[in-house]
Amino acid sequence: MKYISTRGNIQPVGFKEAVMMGLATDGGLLLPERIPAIDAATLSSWRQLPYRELAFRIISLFADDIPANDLKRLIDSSYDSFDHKEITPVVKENGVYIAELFHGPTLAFKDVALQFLGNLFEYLLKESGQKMNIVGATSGDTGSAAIYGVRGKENINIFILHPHGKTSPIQARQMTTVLDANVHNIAVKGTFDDCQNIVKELFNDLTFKEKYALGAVNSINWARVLAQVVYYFYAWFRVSDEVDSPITFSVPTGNFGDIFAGFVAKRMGLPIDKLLLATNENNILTRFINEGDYSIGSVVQTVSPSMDIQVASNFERYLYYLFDENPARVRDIFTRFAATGRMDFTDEEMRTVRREFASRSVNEQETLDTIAAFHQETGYLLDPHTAVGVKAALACVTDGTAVCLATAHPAKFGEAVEKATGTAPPFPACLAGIEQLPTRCEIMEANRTAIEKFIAEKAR
Ligand SMILES: Cc1ncc(COP(=O)(O)O)c(C=O)c1O
Ligand SMILES: N[C@@H](CCOP(=O)(O)O)C(=O)O
Repeated sequence: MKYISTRGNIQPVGFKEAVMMGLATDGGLLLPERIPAIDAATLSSWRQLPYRELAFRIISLFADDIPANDLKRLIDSSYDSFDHKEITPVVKENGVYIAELFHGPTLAFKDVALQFLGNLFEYLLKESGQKMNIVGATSGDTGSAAIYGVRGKENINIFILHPHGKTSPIQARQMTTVLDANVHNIAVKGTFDDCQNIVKELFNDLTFKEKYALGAVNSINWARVLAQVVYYFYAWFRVSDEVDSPITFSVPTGNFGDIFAGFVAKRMGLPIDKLLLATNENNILTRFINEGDYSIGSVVQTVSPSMDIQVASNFERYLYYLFDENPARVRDIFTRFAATGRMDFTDEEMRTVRREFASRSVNEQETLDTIAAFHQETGYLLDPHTAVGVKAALACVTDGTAVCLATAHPAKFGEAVEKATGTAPPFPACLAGIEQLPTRCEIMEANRTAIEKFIAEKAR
């Protein structure tokens, strides 16, 4: 399998090189040259596979330059740290299916891909004898999942930029209490979009990228999206065992990585009816789908802080397919967007979008009310991001079956959950004592030059 760029200006590369490249060197995002189609017989033969085996079947289609035994070992060990034998179990509460993606070590869906990516980096660096400096941006969850994926690993240094004071207190502590020498947290005085911009600028400076061997842990890295495709299949098998009606996945969305993984699963042939894109009040993607209006606004702070994002990086991957795999159109729309802050689409394109996606924006009160009502009726605690997806499903999926992705554990967002239910969620064992642990973190202005200097000083 070869990988190409959404901007069309790189020579195709293999999977291993795509993982190491992170952001494509022409500023675009990497995609497989073709998405493999899964026929009905293969799909049915995968139905009973345990999670790790299913992950191997799917990932090996895209990662054919890694020997099968090595890939299997990497995948198997990536899920040893999960506290549920099914890895991503599906539960049913009040008629709503919930795919629990938060059973990894940092209690968010990011662990599913980042435990794998950490192992993959370690394997590839051992093979090449190189070192890597990971630079990533987080609105709260990618950061700790990436840090846990690579802490203490040889030949890897990690720099994570998060918006200062804008994550939940537990999210910040999950990052800054990791004191391993290879871990560097930077709290940026700005928004997640500022952090992501700086990271992209550093990757686009090809001299800096090469000199410091930068590695990407954000969903700009294709391996992130790939590992997330697996749980769509896994959940679909569990739910389609029980129902005949069309299945819609409701996906709380920020950077468009998770829902893009669903789009890939659908394109591979998984019978998904619609992808329901659920946003909080940062609703640029909902405006796009429902009104054809993709115009940038300013970031609003919400009780679902991991989705406080305006510019979703993986949207570019989707646009590549919307534009019939035409990189010139992708380049053109991003050039205009940089100048005007908006994108324009034809009526035909918007019809295509609405065949694949539906969308709902969920406000603060609705999010809190959903947590409260769900808890009262079922005893089940939703985290605020999951609540956004559940509310969108309850409002939009009137015909058919909804599977809501539960992207984080409620204990990460204690304040919001307490506000909704009147009681703080119980702490799982992995968070015990976290509020008392010492922390290390550099607070910096949203200034690329200063951050670049900091990374250059600490890089190894
Ligand atoms: C808990 C949680 N839910 C949902 C999202 C949105 O996922 P994505 O950015 O892949 O759209 C994020 C962060 O990205 C998250 O941390
Ligand atoms: N919500 C994310 C934002 C970064 O998204 P990514 O999927 O591109 O890593 C976070 O929690 O950091």
